[in-house]
Amino acid sequence: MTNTQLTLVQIDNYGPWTVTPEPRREMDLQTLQSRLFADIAQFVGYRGGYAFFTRFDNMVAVTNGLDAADHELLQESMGNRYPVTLSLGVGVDPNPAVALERATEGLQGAGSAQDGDRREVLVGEPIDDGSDDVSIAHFDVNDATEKYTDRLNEFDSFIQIEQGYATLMRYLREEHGGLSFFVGGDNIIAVTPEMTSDDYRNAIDHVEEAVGVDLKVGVGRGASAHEAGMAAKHALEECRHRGTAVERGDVTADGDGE
Ligand SMILES: Nc1nc2c(ncn2[C@@H]2O[C@H](COP(=O)(O)OP(=O)(O)OP(=O)(O)O)[C@@H](O)[C@H]2O)c(=O)[nH]1
Repeated sequence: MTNTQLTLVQIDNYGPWTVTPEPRREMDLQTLQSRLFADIAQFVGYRGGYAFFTRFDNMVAVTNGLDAADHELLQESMGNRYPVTLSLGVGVDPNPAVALERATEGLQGAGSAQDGDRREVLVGEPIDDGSDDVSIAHFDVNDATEKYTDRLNEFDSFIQIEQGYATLMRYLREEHGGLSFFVGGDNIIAVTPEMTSDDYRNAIDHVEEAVGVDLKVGVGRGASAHEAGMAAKHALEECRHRGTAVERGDVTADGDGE
C-alpha cells in the first residue's frame, strides 16, 4: 500500500543565530542555506529519498527507505560541516499531509524552533520493513519556454509559474492531502496519496481555470521516492509524446493504470 514517510528537517535556533552577535551578511546566509540543502539533498538522494528546500530553515524530505541510523548520521554529518545543527521529525501515514503533521508534532513537542536548549532532536519511528510504496507526481507547465521564457521578462515569467504553483499546492493540500514542492524551471513535484487519474485531471483543470496555467503530470509509484519519481518522469515523457495531460508509470490497486 501507499505509505509515505516524511522527515521534517529544522535548523535549530536559526533565527537568533542569524542576528548574533549582530545581523549576518545576507549572501552569507543564502550561501549557507543553499549548501546545507545541497548536502541534505545529496545525503537523502544517495539513499533513494527526495529532499525539498521549502523555506530553507525548514525542509521536507520523503525518506521511505531511510532508517533511524540514517537520520542520526545525517544529523552528525551536517553538525560536523556547518555552524548550525538539525532536528528531525519523522512521520508515516498513507496521507502525506498527515505524515507531515505527525513529523511536526514530534518536533514541536520537543521544544520550540527557537529554543536554545533543543538541539539535534530526533523523534518519530521510520517504517521498519520497507514494504510500503510512495507515490510521486511530477507536474510541468505546457510550453513554458514558448509562452513565458522566450516572450516575457524573467520576473513576469516567474509570476506566472508561481501562480500555477500556489494554486496547485493549495488544491492538492486541501482536496487530497498531497504536498507539492517547486523544484525549479516550470516543474513541481508532489508527494501524493492514492489518487485516480480523474483526480489529477481535476487538479489540472482547477489550475487552468483559476490562473490560466496549463499543466501536465506524470505519476509514479515505487518503494522509494527515487523509484516513484523516475516512473513519474517517464510518464511525463509519455504525456509529451501522446499529447495527454495525465500518464501513470504504475498500475494502482484500483486498476487505474493507463
Ligand atoms: N527540476 C526539474 N526541472 C526540470 C525538469 N525538466 C525540465 N525542467 C525545467 O523546466 C524548464 C523548462 O523545460 P521544459 O518543461 O522541457 O520546457 P517547456 O517549454 O515547458 O516544454 P514542454 O514541457 O515540452 O511543454 C527547464 O529549463 C528546466 O528548468 C526536471 O525533470 N526536473
